[in-house]
Amino acid sequence: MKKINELFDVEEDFKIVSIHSDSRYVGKDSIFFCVDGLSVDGHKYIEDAVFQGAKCIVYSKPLAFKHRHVLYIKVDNVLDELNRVADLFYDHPSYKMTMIGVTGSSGKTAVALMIKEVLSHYLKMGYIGTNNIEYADVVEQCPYTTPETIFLQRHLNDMIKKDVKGVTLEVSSHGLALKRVDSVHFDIAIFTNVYEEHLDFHGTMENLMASKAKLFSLVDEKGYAILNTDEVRFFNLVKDTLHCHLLTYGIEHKADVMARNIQLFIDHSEFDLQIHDEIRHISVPVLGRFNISNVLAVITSLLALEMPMSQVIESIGYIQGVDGRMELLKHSQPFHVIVDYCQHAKSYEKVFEFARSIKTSGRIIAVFGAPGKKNYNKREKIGKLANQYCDQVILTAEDNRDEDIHDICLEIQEYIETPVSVIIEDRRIAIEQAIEIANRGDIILILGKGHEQFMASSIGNEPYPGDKYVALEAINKIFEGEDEYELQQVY
Ligand SMILES: CC(=O)N[C@H]1[C@@H](OP(=O)(O)OP(=O)(O)OC[C@H]2O[C@@H](n3ccc(=O)[nH]c3=O)[C@H](O)[C@@H]2O)O[C@H](CO)[C@@H](O)[C@@H]1O[C@H](C)C(=O)N[C@@H](C)C(=O)N[C@H](CCC(=O)O)C(=O)O
Repeated sequence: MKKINELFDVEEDFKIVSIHSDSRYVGKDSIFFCVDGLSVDGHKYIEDAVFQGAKCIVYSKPLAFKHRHVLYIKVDNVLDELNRVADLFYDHPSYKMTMIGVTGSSGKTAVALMIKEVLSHYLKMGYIGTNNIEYADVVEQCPYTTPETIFLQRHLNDMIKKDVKGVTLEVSSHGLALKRVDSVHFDIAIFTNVYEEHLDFHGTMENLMASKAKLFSLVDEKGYAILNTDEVRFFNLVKDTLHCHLLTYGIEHKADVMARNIQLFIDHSEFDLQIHDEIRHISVPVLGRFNISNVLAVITSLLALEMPMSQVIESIGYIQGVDGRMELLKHSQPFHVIVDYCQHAKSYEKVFEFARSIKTSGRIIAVFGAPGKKNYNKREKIGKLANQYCDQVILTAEDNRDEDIHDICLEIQEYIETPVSVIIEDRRIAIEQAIEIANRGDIILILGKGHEQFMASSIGNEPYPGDKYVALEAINKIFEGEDEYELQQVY
């Protein structure tokens, strides 16, 4: 709780119990910030907010009517003011913990969760991102990859109360463009990569990259920017604008932290890790070349935290794969099943390339669909990629929202000419079918949903057990009682 004159330069001194930017959640003795959104304008909801107990309205546009006994504060930019006040209301929580932000088109979740996992061996850590909000005894679904300012600052404040010392935060380009993290004080900011994505929102690649670049302007001058030298365009855009320290990682291009002589296996990866002039051979339980980049980002963040080399090496031993991200399912059948979240066409390409590089016999059987009501041009791209890399394709439901599942699948199928493809609308049956037809040496790729346990349909999010559980249940059902094979026998 704060007094209004602690938050604004005003005479009044009434108490403020909560702050809000959504009228639907406004409570007694609160402030309501009128955010002019992309589809609706928060100024429309002043009546509702006052009715529900708002004592102060922060606004930027002319108002036709003002309630008596309510304090109206006009500002130039409501979102800027919202950031300032949220940080103050919650006692500057991000200044009291080590804040590590991760941005990029893919790899945000993997990097953020791997760092959290590793540092949890030394510190009480929190994580906020696509997979959840996790700290102390709290595990909550996160409404966005990067939550809105008030929600975010409230959780950071709660972390302080629960003695959390460090946080990894996924920072989306939407979150940056919509000023969700403007009041967060970052100690380390990490960039993974940038693909052509969300152009419906950002308009151009330049805008998209400028959004991601903004994260690095939020880093403390004693902090670190961690950049991927293999992402040449972004590296060149940002490197000379930094006002903090810089550390780099890369595979193809020279960097402070590098991976050489990479060897990919179905259940782990090995490479020579080069940190400046020191080289060590390491093995990590993550799959795919793109995940080696993610591991390098994690290792570089440990250097930015000024860990001694012996501890960095110890920490590498704590790296684990992430739920639903290139996750190889553990079972005893003579084929492999990998579940991956795979949001962008580029990610499909990388997963398919991995499967191709690892496969010595057998087929690549892919199960996927495409989400409804967004990223329409992804359908053609993933259809073409499946055509190029897969032997069999089962097209299925994947968050169809208001669109017809069969129509979405047909749009993808149009580009699949060589592999056998079939549409099975029910994702559970599609996965069972893939398991049913799998032979020795096959790799089944179940893509697009990762860890998620819901399906976005026309009536909202419907419960769905999750790809991993559906696949393992199908294996149990189909192969119950059969002889078990050891994994090593497969290849
Ligand atoms: C495209 C986009 O990001 N839109 C965001 C944007 O919406 P908007 O500008 O249209 O705002 P709005 O919902 O119409 O409302 C404007 C204001 O009025 C308020 N309001 C609204 C209704 C009401 O009854 N009362 C009320 O007070 C709202 O709380 C808000 O403050 O501002 C809203 C408030 O900040 C966000 O909720 C909304 O996120 C939408 C729901 C969303 O789905 N965003 C996704 C795309 C997103 O952010 N994704 C990224 C990850 C992307 C990725 O990497 O894959 C993420 O970080 O999750």
